[in-house]
Amino acid sequence: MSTSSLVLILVVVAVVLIAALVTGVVLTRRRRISLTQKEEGPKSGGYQAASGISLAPAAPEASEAEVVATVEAVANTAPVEHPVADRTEVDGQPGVGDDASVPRDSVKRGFVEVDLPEEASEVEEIEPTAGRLERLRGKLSKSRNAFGSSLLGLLGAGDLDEDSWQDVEDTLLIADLGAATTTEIVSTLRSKIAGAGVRTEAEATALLRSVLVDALHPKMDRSLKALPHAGKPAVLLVVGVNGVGKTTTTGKLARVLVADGRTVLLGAADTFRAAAADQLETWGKRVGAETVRGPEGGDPASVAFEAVKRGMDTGVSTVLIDTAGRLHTKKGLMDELGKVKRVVEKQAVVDEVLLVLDATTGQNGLTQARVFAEQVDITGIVLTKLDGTAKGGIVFQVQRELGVPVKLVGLGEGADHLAPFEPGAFVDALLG
Ligand SMILES: Nc1nc2c(ncn2[C@@H]2O[C@H](COP(=O)(O)OP(=O)(O)OP(=O)(O)O)[C@@H](O)[C@H]2O)c(=O)[nH]1
Repeated sequence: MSTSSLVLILVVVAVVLIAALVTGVVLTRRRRISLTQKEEGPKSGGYQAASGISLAPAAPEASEAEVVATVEAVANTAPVEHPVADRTEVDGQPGVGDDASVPRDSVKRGFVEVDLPEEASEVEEIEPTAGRLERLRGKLSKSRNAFGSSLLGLLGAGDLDEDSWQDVEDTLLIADLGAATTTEIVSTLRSKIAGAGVRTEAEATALLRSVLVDALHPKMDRSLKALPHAGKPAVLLVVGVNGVGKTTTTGKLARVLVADGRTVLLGAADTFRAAAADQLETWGKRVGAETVRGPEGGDPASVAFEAVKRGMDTGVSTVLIDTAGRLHTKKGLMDELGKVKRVVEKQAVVDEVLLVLDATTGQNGLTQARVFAEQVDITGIVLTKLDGTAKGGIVFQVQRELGVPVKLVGLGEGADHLAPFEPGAFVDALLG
């Protein structure tokens, strides 16, 4: 081959190489531009979520050339270093639980302790109110042992002689059902047993259950009038002598209402005892309810008035007013209650006057109940401390005496130990 031919071949090779180089550079630049445009993402119509994720309407479909360019670009990207020794999986592939888009070897965030806002941490979780009596049936064990078990033992023994009937009567009286209710129950049991007979323990239980439930007047309206009406909050007065559990009941009741989705305002009209207002305020804070209070020794009626006014201004569903139970004279206490009620009625209807009675005080509680009932229109009874007594029969007696339904029962010092009273569930708890 001549020198001139060799030079010609070298020139041609050089020209081809230069052409190939130029073509490559142009293609690479085009691909880069295409990728950059795709990475910019949509310019409008998107929503920046708090998490920082960009949300947008579905993107238009990519052209074939763009798809090819993207695949090639991904293939050309330098591989991420995965130090195998640090990984739990052994084959270098993503393991279960690995984040999809975060490089698996990047430092991950651990759990971080975060302080929640004050108000949120104060508001407690509240147990549902439905079925509380069933759930708290164990709290009635004292009454069950002394009353339910004894009665079932006597009736289940078969034919009862006069001595056995006397024992049934004594058991009912000891459990505080009162003479009238006891006589009624014994005579119903005697006639039913004489008519149908009782052969098994199950029959004895069924008969006793139906007689006791009937004696509790299951058709009485036990609903709590605590819902707002005519654009105003419902107003409930909680009354009773000192120490029976008025403040505690008011606090527990606020929880019941809040658990039901209501908003509540508390009025601390027990100005006689400063600690009572503090106690009520604490209950309120636990469920996010405001408390209106006055100066120690101040006028309870004016606190009640302010509470209802504030409740109307803030638009709460229910205003609960805790009253004082201690005054120097019975007349003074009753006059004061009357005044509280009259003053509240200047702005709103008093929907309920709940009389709180301590079940452990037996006949004493009943005497108090009579005094209150003579002076104020009691609409419902709350029987507290049933967990601390074997005399659960007071429920029968107090309803009979006052002709007012027991609406709620206190079954312990726990914040959610207040249950709606249901005759069937109550008798079931007594009979085990
Ligand atoms: N075991 C038990 N204790 C209760 C129940 N209800 C209230 N108590 C307790 O009874 C005590 C008196 O309760 P308070 O709510 O302060 O009584 P109060 O009627 O407001 O008393 P004053 O403010 O003095 O008029 C507290 O220790 C309560 O925890 C209950 O159902 N069972």
